[in-house]
Amino acid sequence: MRLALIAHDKKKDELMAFASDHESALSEADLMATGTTGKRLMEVTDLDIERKESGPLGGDMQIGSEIAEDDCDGVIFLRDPLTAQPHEPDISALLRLCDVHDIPLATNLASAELLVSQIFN
Ligand SMILES: O=C(CO)COP(=O)(O)O
Repeated sequence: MRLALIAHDKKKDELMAFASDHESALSEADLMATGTTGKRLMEVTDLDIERKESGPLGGDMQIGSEIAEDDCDGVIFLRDPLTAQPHEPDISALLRLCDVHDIPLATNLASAELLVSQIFN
């Protein structure tokens, strides 16, 4: 199970709390994250995470590439719906690729809880 974890800046605290709550389940997965999200996750948990570039520098695209290659089984992406992002086209492309390849995608905490409980039950 290869899982991508991503959060925009205003959602990072939520993702850190989520990852701490689910650390034991998440430790069973092969985890990757965008740059700053991955750095923060490794500071607050003992999870081993492959860090991509930061989102605005291409990290979303790198994760999208793994999806296109069938190397990613799920994405938790806590998006900030209230703040414009400079790399919006990259974000849209990543979300689109999840749909193209039928990859489970959670964009808020409630759906992230469902995704993790289904994958790791
Ligand atoms: O911008 C992001 C996703 O679109 C996240 O990138 P960071 O994890 O580097 O903040």
